[in-house]
Amino acid sequence: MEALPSTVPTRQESLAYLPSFPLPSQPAPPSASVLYLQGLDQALIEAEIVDPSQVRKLTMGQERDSLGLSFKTRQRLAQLGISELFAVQTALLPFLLPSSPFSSGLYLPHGPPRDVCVSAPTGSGKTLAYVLPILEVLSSRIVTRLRALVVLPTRDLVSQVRETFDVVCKGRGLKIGIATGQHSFAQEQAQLVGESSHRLEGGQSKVDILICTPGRLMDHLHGTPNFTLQHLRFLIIDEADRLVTQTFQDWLAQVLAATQPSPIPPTPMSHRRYRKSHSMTHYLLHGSHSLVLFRRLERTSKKRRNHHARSSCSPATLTRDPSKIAALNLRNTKYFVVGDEGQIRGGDGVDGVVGEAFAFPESLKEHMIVCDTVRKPLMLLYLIHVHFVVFKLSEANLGAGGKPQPVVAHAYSSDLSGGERKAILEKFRNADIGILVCSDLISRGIDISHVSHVVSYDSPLDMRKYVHRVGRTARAGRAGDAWSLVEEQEARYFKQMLSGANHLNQVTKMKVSEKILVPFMSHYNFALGQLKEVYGRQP
Ligand SMILES: Nc1ncnc2c1ncn2[C@@H]1O[C@H](COP(=O)(O)OP(=O)(O)OP(=O)(O)O)[C@@H](O)[C@H]1O
Repeated sequence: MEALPSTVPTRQESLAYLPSFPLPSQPAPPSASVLYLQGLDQALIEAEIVDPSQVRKLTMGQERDSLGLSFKTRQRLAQLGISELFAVQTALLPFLLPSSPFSSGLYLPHGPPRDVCVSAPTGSGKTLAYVLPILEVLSSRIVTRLRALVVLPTRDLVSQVRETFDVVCKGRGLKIGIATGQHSFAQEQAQLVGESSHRLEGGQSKVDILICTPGRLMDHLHGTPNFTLQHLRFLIIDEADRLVTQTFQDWLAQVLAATQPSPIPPTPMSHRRYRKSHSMTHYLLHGSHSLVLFRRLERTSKKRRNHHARSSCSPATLTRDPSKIAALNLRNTKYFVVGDEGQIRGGDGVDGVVGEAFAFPESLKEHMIVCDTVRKPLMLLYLIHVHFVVFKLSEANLGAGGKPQPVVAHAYSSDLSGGERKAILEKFRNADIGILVCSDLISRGIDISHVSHVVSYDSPLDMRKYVHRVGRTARAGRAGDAWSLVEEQEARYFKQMLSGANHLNQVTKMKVSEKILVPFMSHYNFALGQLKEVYGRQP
């Protein structure tokens, strides 16, 4: 037994051994960049920045080039006058196309395809970036099944994307359909499915690729027998930031659910069928590869041992609102952002990717004119005469006698029927109409290559509207000018909006003196007089 200490410590000596507690102190607050990134998808933070100058010349040598494009496709592109691929296409093709032509149908269970989300400037070629992989993967198909679905917000965009598919896929045997509600439901049904009198296992499709608006897609999902999304390999949700905010009928959740196999109740009779169907679906969904909004998102999901993937693309504005991205239910997403790395990774290194980054074409020149409200029509007249037409007359604008042809202007808005809008756009494309006076209906996605000037007669209320409006010009590397007519009382807000997006310095402020406007006064007053006469008439 241990001996007791000979002396017992005094009360003071024993207290001396008690630990002294540290004084309370405040933990250091997290840095702004840490707070900024909280709750965000790591994949978004690790986005791949693609240099816009990363174009690739198309070569005709081998059967399949280093991007994965077949000879036939390159030949077709060459016929269309496309000699190089733009940055967004160069970055996405190797990612979306299987490395070997023999693996195009299947993804391994441990390596299913990833979702893809892309943000690239307006007019940078995002459409072709998803059309080409779909063409390459589906053109080897044997049976027609609905394998690629492209969802767009408007009929006009559906028609435009259909034209791109038609032109690029010409001669490759793929069947392309659209569903927008422009034709009767029965007509559309007859174009989409071959058999609707009785239910066929696995559905039945007359098209390989369907381009549609979400509303009509829902109608077919619920009301067209044998219409199924179970064989989808590509789901593209173009203009995704706009579409995901449309909660209409919860369409996105329903589409995603419809890409899953439907289970058959395990009765003794159906057991064999269930296993068969399950393995078949497993096989088909295994290889599924769908593109979802954002102009390029590719994802995989795992459910009941079935794997499927989709990719999505984003428009010029990539939404970073976590709740919107969560609605897409993306898995293992790969983000591509086309733009200057220095600008995107500026600030704390993440701003441009995680915050809302706005991408502008490099060939775009932007201007703003601050003026009195009543002066706006006069400013427009000045722009048309000085900057657009009169002083820039080309041979084409001169009539037979060398006289300038009158410039035709036309209105374009949702007040017109679909057919009328299509006809007007066609005339505008063919330069039979020189000036299109339009609403924001046309401000997103519409591609008319020769548009050289865009005027925002009423200044846009937010940066997204601005970036899409100005993006109707300076497409595919061409030059273009965007003009914003800003009323004096709006100027402060407009400038704040631009500087909030770190873009104020890119917009030149233009002063138009009274002297310059004098020659237009007589025309202006004459037009005002005519207006008075028109509106003054009795109905
Ligand atoms: N590799 C290429 N070479 C030449 N022209 C191309 C190429 N790729 C696309 N284009 C053309 O560039 C134009 C713009 O393409 P697209 O409409 O796909 O742009 P976008 O990125 O979708 O624009 P937005 O964001 O405004 O919808 C189209 O006229 C298209 O034909």
